[in-house]
Amino acid sequence: MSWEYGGIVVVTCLFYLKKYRISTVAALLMMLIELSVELIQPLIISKMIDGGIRNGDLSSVLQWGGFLAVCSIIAFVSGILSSFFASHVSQGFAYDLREQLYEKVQSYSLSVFDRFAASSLITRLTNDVTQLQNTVFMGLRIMMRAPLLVIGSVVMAFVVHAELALLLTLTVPVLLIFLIVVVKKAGNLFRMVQVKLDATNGVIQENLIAMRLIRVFGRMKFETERFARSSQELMIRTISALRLTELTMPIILLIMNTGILAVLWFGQIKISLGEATMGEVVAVVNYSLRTTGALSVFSMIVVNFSRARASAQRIADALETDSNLLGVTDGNVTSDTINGAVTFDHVSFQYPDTQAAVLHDISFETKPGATVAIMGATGAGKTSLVGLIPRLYEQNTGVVKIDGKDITTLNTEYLRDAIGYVPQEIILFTGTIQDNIAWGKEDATLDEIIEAAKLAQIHDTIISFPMGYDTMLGQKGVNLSGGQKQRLTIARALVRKPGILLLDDSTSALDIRTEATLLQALRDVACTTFLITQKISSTLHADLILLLEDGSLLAQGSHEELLENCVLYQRIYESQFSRVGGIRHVEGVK
Ligand SMILES: Nc1ncnc2c1ncn2[C@@H]1O[C@H](COP(=O)(O)OP(=O)(O)OP(=O)(O)O)[C@@H](O)[C@H]1O
Repeated sequence: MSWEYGGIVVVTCLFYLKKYRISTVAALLMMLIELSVELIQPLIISKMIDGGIRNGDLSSVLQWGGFLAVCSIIAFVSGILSSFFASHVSQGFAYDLREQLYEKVQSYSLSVFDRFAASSLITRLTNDVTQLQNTVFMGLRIMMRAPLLVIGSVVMAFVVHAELALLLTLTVPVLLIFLIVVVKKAGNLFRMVQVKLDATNGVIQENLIAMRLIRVFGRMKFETERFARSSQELMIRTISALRLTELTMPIILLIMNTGILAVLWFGQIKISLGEATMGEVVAVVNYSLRTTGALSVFSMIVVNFSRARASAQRIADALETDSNLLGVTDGNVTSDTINGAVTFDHVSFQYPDTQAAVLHDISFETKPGATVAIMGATGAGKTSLVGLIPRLYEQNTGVVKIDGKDITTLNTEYLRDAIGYVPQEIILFTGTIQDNIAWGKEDATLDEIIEAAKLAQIHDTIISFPMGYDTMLGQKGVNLSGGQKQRLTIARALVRKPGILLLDDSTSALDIRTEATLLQALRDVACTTFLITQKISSTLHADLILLLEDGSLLAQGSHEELLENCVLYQRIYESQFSRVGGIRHVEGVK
């Protein structure tokens, strides 16, 4: 399916409408009945005037009047049914499209995700889909009806009086050229509106997320002004797009009213010459009015269609994006358990679309169940390193192995199932504490949840809450402290009983005693733990410490070995030793 050209909206809609073909046909059929009846009505009125009213023939008036009433009822009922089917189709269409788009976004690799702003994806999933949904509804109800009404009215006008109808026909080419120009212009203008909408959504999103920071830094005025600027740009773009819409209808009415005036003028000449009847002139004027009405509605739809075209392009862009940009191949190797022996063999890595590598020639090896502490200055590459293990990104050179197997040969789902990941940024969901822990494992039992919470040293805290595990968490866990949130996210990772646990600075908010107890508990479970940390207290009992500097592995070994051989580690040790009042204090906890 090609998304790139003018028929993009039509192609998108037809593709998704296949499923609703019966309702689509029903909506169109009802619309055609409504339309046919509407086209007959002026003819009936003309018969009523010429055959009944002008001759004073009451029975003829009643007969045609009754016919007119039946036609009106048919038009009314078929109009309602057509709307009913059209809304069923358009709602279903939007649901399917939104679902497919959402699934696509879920399948994006992180490198693809980095390319789209979250706010832009939100706009595409909501506003852009709604634009298309409206177009489908209008398409079924009006978009086909309006041109058909124009064509039908012109044909019927010719049937009634060919010469008068010719005057009406002269206006049509002028109108068509005008509408083509409008479609082209409106498309570009509405594309800009959607881009500005993305930007405004982005500002709103950032502001809501950073509300605490904004309050503490006293940046409310600055952020309000930033939002106002963005909102104003959206308004300016929308106004310039709508200005075109506002101009379109009056221009169409002007052209059509000129045509009607011409029909009336020639009509009265024809009547005086006896070449037309009053009823015929009234009928042609009636058809002209219907054409005018249909065209003015059509002009609105044309503008809407242009807007939908911009939205369809944006949706297609997201749908067509290759979710496998890095060429990540999914292996097929699965075995019963992952023991957690991890090997990095001369691994280098560079983010896509960046200039330089962030990891250079990293090699190390861990045994199953080992605790690996990763230290290094901010930006040294710690997060990037652990991100390679669940294949969030793909290394450029070298091999990452788990239990001796190259991870590219492993089935990704199976690999990720065996990994517990606690990212640096704490992410909690609205719901109970139990729900949040169980999020890590769909079918987790309460016992498993409690076991994970105990391991993560959060069980006692949870049961001290009046509602215990049923305590509702506010958005992003606002009703918990930083350390409680960290332990809850660790419990969420542990409930999976992972073979490999990745903790990205996840103990930073814990006091030394709690952290030491947590690390001891983790050492007791059969799980290889990668612990990104800045604290010597966390590295003391690690089986392996990796010290990164600017993406390179400066040193590796145990605490004692690094203390012996690595000047940087000695310095970190000394700085923290004096700061926390002595590592002996930490050791005393154990
Ligand atoms: N998604 C990304 N795209 C491009 N570059 C990135 C991306 N994420 C991180 N980087 C870059 O990679 C480098 C290493 O970042 P990384 O997050 O791995 O460091 P870190 O040691 O974990 O830092 P910190 O301790 O501050 O979390 C940095 O220079 C950063 O700018």
